[in-house]
Amino acid sequence: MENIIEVHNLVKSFGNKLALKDVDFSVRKGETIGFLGPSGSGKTTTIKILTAQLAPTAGDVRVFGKPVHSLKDPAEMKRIGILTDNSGLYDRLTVADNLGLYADLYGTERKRIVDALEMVNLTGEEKKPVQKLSKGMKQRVTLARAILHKPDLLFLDEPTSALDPANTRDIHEGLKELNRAGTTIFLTTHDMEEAESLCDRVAFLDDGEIRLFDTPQNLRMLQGRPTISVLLKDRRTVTVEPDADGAAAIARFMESGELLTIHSNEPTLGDLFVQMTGRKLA
Ligand SMILES: Nc1ncnc2c1ncn2[C@@H]1O[C@H](COP(=O)(O)OP(=O)(O)OP(=O)(O)O)[C@@H](O)[C@H]1O
Repeated sequence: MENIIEVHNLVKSFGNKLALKDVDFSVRKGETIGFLGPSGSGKTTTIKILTAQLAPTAGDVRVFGKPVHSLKDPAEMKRIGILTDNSGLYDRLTVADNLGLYADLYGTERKRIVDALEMVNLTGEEKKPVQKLSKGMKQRVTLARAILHKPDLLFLDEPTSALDPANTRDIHEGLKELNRAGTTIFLTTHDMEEAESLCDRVAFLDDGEIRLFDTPQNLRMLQGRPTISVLLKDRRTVTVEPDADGAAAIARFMESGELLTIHSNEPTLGDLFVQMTGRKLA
């Protein structure tokens, strides 16, 4: 399958600080890829390099098969959408006028604004000036702007960091729909649930290095089989291994009528991240 992004031996330093150390990865057309890592691990730096906002110190970075600096060409720029912390919204203009400016810039029909606002749950807020919006609403306007022109490739730097759970869920649904319609998505997050819910493959980024890069399912398998916890009627919790002894113990609790609930202790990507790096995600 065609690679939309190819990165080889990418290094980025800021003075003495090595923000990215020999990073290698590729993204296939149609994938949703997540870079998961704690604050300062190099997520934003990666996105800025992939969107030609920062030059790499060394290495080969290709987007759509061409060196990344060709993204400065407006025709290529129109194929990508970007959401970063730098909103670039005009505070005094309304939501609709902000998006209208971008629709004109991208040569997109203005009626797309309606769909984009619906996806980010901002229908009805079109006439509000941006300065009167909450932080989360502004984040949703910038997301609407990033998807307005139905880009082939969408970069999202922590897309739901300022959002409540209900909006996060709706935006995840919208992103899945966009991906099904053909948009390749590259996102950064320190929210492992977001990575699991959205991503075909996830990279663990730690101190400027990719430690692991695989499907969420394969990553979870690295931790071995999950244990099983049994809650008893006297509120005791008993944890057993998923083997014959464990099965016999569970059978005994069932026969004696002591058993209340059973659940499998599936490891999360967050658990694995801590195990691999000794660092927490947030
Ligand atoms: N312009 C800059 N000048 C100097 N150092 C920088 C600059 N930008 C980033 N860094 C450093 O590079 C490292 C990676 O930063 P980056 O912003 O990519 O991390 P991040 O994973 O996106 O973190 P966060 O989740 O907090 O946004 C950090 O140590 C940061 O201090």
